[in-house]
Amino acid sequence: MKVTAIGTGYVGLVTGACLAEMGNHVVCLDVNPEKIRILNEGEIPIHEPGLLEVVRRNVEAGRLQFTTNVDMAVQHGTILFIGVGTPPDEDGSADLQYVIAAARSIGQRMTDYKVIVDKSTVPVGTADKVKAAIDEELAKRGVEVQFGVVSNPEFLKEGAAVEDFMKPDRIIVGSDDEQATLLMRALYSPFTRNHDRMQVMDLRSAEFTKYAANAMLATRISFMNELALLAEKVGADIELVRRGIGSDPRIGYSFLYAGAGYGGSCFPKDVKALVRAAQDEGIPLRVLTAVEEANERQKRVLVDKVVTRFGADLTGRRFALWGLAFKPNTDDMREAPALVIVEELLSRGATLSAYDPVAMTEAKRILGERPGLSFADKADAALEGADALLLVTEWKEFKSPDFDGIKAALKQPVVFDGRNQYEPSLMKALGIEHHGIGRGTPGR
Ligand SMILES: NC(=O)C1=CN([C@@H]2O[C@H](COP(=O)(O)OP(=O)(O)OC[C@H]3O[C@@H](n4cnc5c(N)ncnc54)[C@H](O)[C@@H]3O)[C@@H](O)[C@H]2O)C=CC1
Ligand SMILES: O=C(O)[C@H]1O[C@H](OP(=O)(O)OP(=O)(O)OC[C@H]2O[C@@H](n3ccc(=O)[nH]c3=O)[C@H](O)[C@@H]2O)[C@H](O)[C@@H](O)[C@@H]1O
Repeated sequence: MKVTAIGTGYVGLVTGACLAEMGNHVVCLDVNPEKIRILNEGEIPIHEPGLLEVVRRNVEAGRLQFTTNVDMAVQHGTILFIGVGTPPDEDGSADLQYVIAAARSIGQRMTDYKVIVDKSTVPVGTADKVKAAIDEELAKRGVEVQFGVVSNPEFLKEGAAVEDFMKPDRIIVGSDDEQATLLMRALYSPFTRNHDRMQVMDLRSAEFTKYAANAMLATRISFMNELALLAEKVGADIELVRRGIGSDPRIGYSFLYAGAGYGGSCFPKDVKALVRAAQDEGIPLRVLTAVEEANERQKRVLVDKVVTRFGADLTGRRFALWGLAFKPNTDDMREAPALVIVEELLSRGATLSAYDPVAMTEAKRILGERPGLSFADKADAALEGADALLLVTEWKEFKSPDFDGIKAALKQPVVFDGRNQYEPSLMKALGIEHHGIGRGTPGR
């Protein structure tokens, strides 16, 4: 099939590349010429495991191309995915300007039947706005062209995006257009052949499903983070509690890890957008409001622990930071807890030496030149002469480090383990003062 992906970010690029992998002919369009230049030079503008290989393979096979040419891109696809950003507006609601601009650019050019697919995360009712924008553009041109609008929210995780797209748990398709539904079934059939994982529903329910999923996952994390705070006070270990409750299939093990707070481009913005949309309907979402508040507090938990240990004035203190990205296997720094931690520690007079296996370029771009902040080119180098190590992102290379080396490099062997990677009993045996999240069992 002929497919166009509008927006070549995490979602648009992965969608385009993975659909090309199944034999479709895909054009990826972006308004950012720099991204298209990088892609046309055989590189990708983001760090996403496995993606470069899929992109290169399909470009070579002639099934995948990148362009800033809107005319060509709109002309090409029978199915056009809109995968542009939906960042939070000032009031927390989703800013739809890029989605509507993309829809208008389609309406200004289309000459034959198209299926326009909202893949961006968009509030309930957006499909109607997309339809209206296209209708308006067609009316301006004085032409009548048939089209269907479909909601097909994306559930991939950064760092595992290709795998998630290729083996989806489910594919949600919101549609009230029979022809569009048929084409979506055909497009996704290679991904759902062994298990029919496509769920077709009405447009509004599909749009809502995406927010409900992210809100539920964020809720689980904030719930565990709050329980972790209590566990420390009452002398319980949240890791044992996690395993204890996760074994109940009604609860399950996933997304129950207490840590330094959730970040990324989606949980924070989607939780805010759902809370805001509900407010507009006069339905206050009290649980979700608390989920966000708890997360804001959680991003400061590691700093609170540092202050309890070293005092509020950190002048003259030096800390090593391991991990800057909002999660492992990505260079994405959007809403990363590390950003809050860096700001808070610097504002208290500390100096910092930070290391991340892939996100350092992005971190430097976002944080800029900051007095007191330096970047180390290796994990070990960050430790030299530091008063303590803060583990912020659980990259694999931090899971089993050389603990003797850590002890030797630090001024005193103190580790703030923001992702509960190290066993408190082992740390104790090694003579390392260990501060985890919610690890309150006495005597360990
Ligand atoms: N990042 C993720 O893991 C996931 C994101 N989503 C949702 O997907 C949407 C996109 O997210 P990301 O891919 O992370 O965004 P992104 O910010 O990485 O990429 C968006 C791209 O769209 C381009 N763009 C903007 N307006 C355009 C236009 N009119 N025509 C062509 N290109 C245009 C931008 O230049 C940018 O390259 C958001 O709504 C997000 O909530 C959904 C699931 C996963
Ligand atoms: O809508 C989106 O953009 C995506 O948002 C999340 O994916 P992502 O943000 O890439 O990453 P996650 O693995 O969900 O992690 C988000 C944050 O939660 C934190 N987290 C995750 C799991 C956990 O148990 N504890 C925890 O603190 C991570 O460290 C990270 O900061 C969802 O998992 C995807 O299904 C969804 O498509």
